[in-house]
Amino acid sequence: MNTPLLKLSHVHKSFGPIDVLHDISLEVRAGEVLCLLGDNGAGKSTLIKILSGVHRPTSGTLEMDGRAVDFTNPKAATLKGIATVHQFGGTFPLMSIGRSFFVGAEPKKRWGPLKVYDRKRANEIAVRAVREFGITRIDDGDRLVGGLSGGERQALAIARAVYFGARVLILDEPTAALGVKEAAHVLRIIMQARRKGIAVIFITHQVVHALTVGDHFAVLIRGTKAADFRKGEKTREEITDLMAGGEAMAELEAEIEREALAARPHPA
Ligand SMILES: Nc1ncnc2c1ncn2[C@@H]1O[C@H](COP(=O)(O)OP(=O)(O)OP(=O)(O)O)[C@@H](O)[C@H]1O
Repeated sequence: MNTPLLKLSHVHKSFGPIDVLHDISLEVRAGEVLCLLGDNGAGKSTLIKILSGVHRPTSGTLEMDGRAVDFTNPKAATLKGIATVHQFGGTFPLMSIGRSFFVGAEPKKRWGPLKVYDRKRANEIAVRAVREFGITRIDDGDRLVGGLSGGERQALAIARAVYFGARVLILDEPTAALGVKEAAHVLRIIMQARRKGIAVIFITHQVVHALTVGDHFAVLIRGTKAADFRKGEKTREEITDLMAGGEAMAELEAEIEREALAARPHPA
């Protein structure tokens, strides 16, 4: 099998006395979707921050293409092709689509002795990039990002990351705030990124979404990798149980039953 594009081995992270991640080993290959599942507080954000150069692991190693990497800052991770897209697309509502696509890297044209922002070119490239991901409703790069739907914003952010050379795309809860149709749209975009040979790390707590597009799954519970399996190896119920911690759900069921019993009218 080909070398993993990104590999973490035995990663630990603590903040002072607080242990947040313990012995996390994961890998993702080009053209593969790794779903990282976990309840609130499981350590997903901390893991993303390690992958994107915001935090350094306390111990453990990261490799890309089989070579050790050490991301000392987010720029170092970006330069290696790691791109993170956050829940709301991380875009600027009051900017145009073209502007927000190129923010910090605007194409320039000559205007007399000056070089000025080439709005037409920026708009054309941005609209084309988003269309490549199947979003055909966006045809005007002058439109404000704030007027786009949640799914369209995600598409814009993903298209932007891919245009700027992402090899590993980290999607942080991209479908969490979306309705069914919009979420389906974003899942389609994930499949498209996968087809382009990008390694996708899809962070979610929505098991159905993960199962739809994932090739490989890891479940984080209180900072530990509680399960690591491939498509078809576990059912939706098994995964949900794992994530919620089967005990917590059983406890809740028992509590509801007790309440229902107590609420029943007593025979006179
Ligand atoms: N800088 C920090 N200092 C101390 N503790 C931290 C720090 N960052 C995170 N933690 C703790 O680590 C644990 C995991 O947090 P993290 O944000 O990674 O979880 P998460 O899975 O992303 O949760 P959520 O889905 O709620 O965002 C939490 O208990 C959190 O309080």
